Amino acid sequence: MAYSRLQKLASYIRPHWKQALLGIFSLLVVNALGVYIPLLIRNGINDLESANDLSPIIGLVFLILGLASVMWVIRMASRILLFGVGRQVEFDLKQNIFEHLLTLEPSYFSNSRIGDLINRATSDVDNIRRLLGFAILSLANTVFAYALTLPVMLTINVKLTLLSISVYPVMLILVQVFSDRMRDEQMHVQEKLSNISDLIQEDMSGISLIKIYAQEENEQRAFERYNQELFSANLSLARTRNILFPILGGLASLSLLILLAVGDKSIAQGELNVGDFVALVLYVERLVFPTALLGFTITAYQRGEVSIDRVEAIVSVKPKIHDHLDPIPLSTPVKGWLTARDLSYSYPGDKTPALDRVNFTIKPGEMVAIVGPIGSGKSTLANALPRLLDIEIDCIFLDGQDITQLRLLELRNAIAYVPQESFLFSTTIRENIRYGNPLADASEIEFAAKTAQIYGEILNFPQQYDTIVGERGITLSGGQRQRTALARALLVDAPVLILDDALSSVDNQTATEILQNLTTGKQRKTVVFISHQMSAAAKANRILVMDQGRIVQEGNHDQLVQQKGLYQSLWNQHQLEELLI
Ligand SMILES: Nc1ncnc2c1ncn2[C@@H]1O[C@H](COP(=O)(O)OP(=O)(O)OP(=O)(O)O)[C@@H](O)[C@H]1O
Repeated sequence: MAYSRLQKLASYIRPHWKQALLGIFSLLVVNALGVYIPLLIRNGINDLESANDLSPIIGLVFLILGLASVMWVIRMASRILLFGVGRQVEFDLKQNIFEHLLTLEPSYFSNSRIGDLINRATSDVDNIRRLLGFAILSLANTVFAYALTLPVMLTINVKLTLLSISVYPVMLILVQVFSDRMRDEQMHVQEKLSNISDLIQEDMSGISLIKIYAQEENEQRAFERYNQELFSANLSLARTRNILFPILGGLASLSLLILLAVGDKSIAQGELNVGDFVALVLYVERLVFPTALLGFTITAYQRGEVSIDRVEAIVSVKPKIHDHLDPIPLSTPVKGWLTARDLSYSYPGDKTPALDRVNFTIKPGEMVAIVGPIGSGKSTLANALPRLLDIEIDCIFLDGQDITQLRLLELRNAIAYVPQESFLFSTTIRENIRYGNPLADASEIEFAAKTAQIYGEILNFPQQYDTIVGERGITLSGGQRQRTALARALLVDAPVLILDDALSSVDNQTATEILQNLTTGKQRKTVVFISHQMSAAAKANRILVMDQGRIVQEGNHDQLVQQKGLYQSLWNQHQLEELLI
């Protein structure tokens, strides 16, 4: 195993080193007893040959029985301890992976295959558990068995010992030859498994699309192809194992055959007494099992090796967006001034910037609408404000403070953001609304629901706030989902609220009423309203018009509609659409 992987393995075990050490020590004791018992049997047989008296043998039988029982108990303890370490490492790793994933920026997940991530956090962690439980136990057992048994065998009879273990070097060479091939094949299997997880995950999320486009057969074929690839990868691995394992098992048994064949003659020639011969047979038998098991041990080991690499590939990803090393505290109370100075942003690999030297200032309590054609950079701007994108320093300021210098927690507590996709968790409406403020009481939840204009509909649901939505409950309409997501954002009571096309499924009248609720009364906020709904946007205090990543016009509706330019054409287009409806 490469040094770096061994280091990783050591770091997984480190928190549980006492338990691991105790488990290994127990194995040592078991093996020491295992070496001692054949010696007792040898002495018993020799005594019997010379004295023809059964009485000392009876005591010996009880002693052997006692020792074998102790051995059994300690072996059980060693298994519990070492398998326990595997389980604990599995728990730690799953926890670490999940916690690490939470630190990564959304773009990491847009560029990753979710099925593959799930596979790494489950199946690969499982392989590491087996490496730490079964493989280490088995390997330690084999090492102890050899290290303790061989010297005693040599003291009994050097020639017979060397003859009986003469096949072992062949075994080691075979293991060496096959091991790289099996590791590559194992890697292949894990990759194919990830493809399948990924396809299932994507197809289940996009099931409506598959049905609308009647693509069931195509998806079925794609699945069959992946399934076939996994099948072939598994088959090829199984083929290699099926060649190696029986050879190892056969060679291990061969050592016993050699001993029986040669030992027979040695006894006849008086070179060996029966007691020594029986002890040698028992010792070789002790070695046969761990040696024959070597194939399984190697498999578990290699699966674990491959999986360590796959898991480390996730946990070693450094978050691009993180707290400043020496963060500045955000001055409270937060007023909600938002300033952009020459803000530019290009998505990795894109030649044209999605945001190109954007400048604006938004005052506390002001409602600013951002409009523009599709792809003009509105969502990119919305994502940049709460630092969901890796923006440059000194480009965006909240109350005059550069947001890259602030603690992410403080920044995101000050900015509530409702994205285009209103994601709801599969839990009750109450839990969904108070997601960002789990301690909110009933009156606060009710106030947020009223402001988001979803209150009346919630009361009509079968179990009102206890109604479960999503996978395990009722399906909300697009508009209901959006307003529930808005209520959730309102409950965190942040001074700045960004709505990224978050009311697109809500009718114009309701959208306008919601916006009025947000910008009046004691809960007045700075609102950035990104929308294609021109009639709702027209009510904003100020409108920024974006095109190709730049702000090309700025003013209120009355001013902009008089000017020749993009806003006027967007407005005219909107009027035409209203007429046609
Ligand atoms: N994750 C991404 N990776 C690469 N390019 C992206 C990504 N997201 C957006 N873009 C590109 O950045 C530009 C601006 O996109 P953006 O989503 O900000 O536009 P938008 O004005 O919000 O559009 P819409 O009105 O359709 O929501 C587009 O050219 C888009 O293709």
